[in-house]
Amino acid sequence: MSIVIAGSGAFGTALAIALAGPQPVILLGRDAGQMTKVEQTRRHEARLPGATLPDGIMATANADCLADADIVLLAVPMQQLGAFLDRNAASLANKPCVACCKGVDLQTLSGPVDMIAQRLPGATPAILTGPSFAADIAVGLPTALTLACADTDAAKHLQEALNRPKLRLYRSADTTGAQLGGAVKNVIAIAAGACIGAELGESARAALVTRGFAEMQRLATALGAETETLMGLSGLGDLILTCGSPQSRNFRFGLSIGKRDPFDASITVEGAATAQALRKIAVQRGLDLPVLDAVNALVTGQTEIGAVLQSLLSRPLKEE
Ligand SMILES: NC(=O)C1=CN([C@@H]2O[C@H](COP(=O)(O)OP(=O)(O)OC[C@H]3O[C@@H](n4cnc5c(N)ncnc54)[C@H](OP(=O)(O)O)[C@@H]3O)[C@@H](O)[C@H]2O)C=CC1
Ligand SMILES: O=C(CO)COP(=O)(O)O
Repeated sequence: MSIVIAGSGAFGTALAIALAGPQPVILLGRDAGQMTKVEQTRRHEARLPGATLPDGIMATANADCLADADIVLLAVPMQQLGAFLDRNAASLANKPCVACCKGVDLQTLSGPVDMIAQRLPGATPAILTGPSFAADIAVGLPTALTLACADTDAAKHLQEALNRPKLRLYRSADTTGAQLGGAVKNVIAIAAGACIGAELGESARAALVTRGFAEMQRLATALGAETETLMGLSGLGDLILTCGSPQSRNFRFGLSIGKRDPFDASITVEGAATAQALRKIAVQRGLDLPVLDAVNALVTGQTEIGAVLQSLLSRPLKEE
């Protein structure tokens, strides 16, 4: 069984560390010099400082390895996924392709599973998602994730192939719910960070995250997801992790907005583009999503934190 992980960022590298063992794992990056360094030093200091890669991992920038893979994990950022799939369509055509990214594509308004299905009609699309900081996985801390795939047999096969003693996988057939939970929680994490950054307090954060979770459910069920998926690891579970920890880049981005501080644009913040994509979906579908809309307005510079607060607090009174 050959597993290739495409995308050698923090998450791809951490997954390689977790999965290597019973079978070899190939970590596919885009920068040949960097991959040679990772292969030789057994470390990836640029993306996952401090972690050591076991012998079972081969790091390469040669995408030919995709053709021989039994399972491909896609850990490239969401806004790069479409181009990656198109570039490697011939190699990926009939394979199980497991999205490991979180977000909604700004151009097509598709989540990662739908994007795989649209661009690779012969592939088996799946998603691995849930509360999991790369740094935790890399040092072997226990993690539980959702493995969602609409094909039940393929889902069972992937669950068995990718489960590890410290990486516990729960199976689901609801790919719509799993991909939307992971996408929306990043946007809510930006809101939570902004709330703390603006010194609005822990109580306000709890209210914002709870109302944001209601919006996650409203949006996802409108798009065909099952409510119980959103109550699980891929929705509520990841929301709790990401909105409560400064380890989250989305949360830290929100903090910087709340404090009116600059933020390093090279850091991967999936929630920024996804907030814009969700706004477009909300308009198309006529959905009322005030917290998600507020994050869109903040990340696109249409408004600032004080005005957002005023507008959220002055909404008409309604039932919970
Ligand atoms: N980090 C985490 O804790 C977790 C991350 N995720 C998800 O994993 C996905 C990847 O995030 P993460 O690994 O943290 O990101 P990082 O910021 O650590 O790394 C981004 C990676 O994407 C690569 N990349 C950027 N553009 C392209 C492209 N056009 N083609 C191919 N590769 C590209 C970069 O390559 P290079 O190194 O050469 O610049 C880099 O390896 C995101 O969707 C994120 O939400 C999910 C769970 C946990
Ligand atoms: O998705 C994550 C944890 O589950 C990582 O969150 P950040 O991308 O915000 O760091």
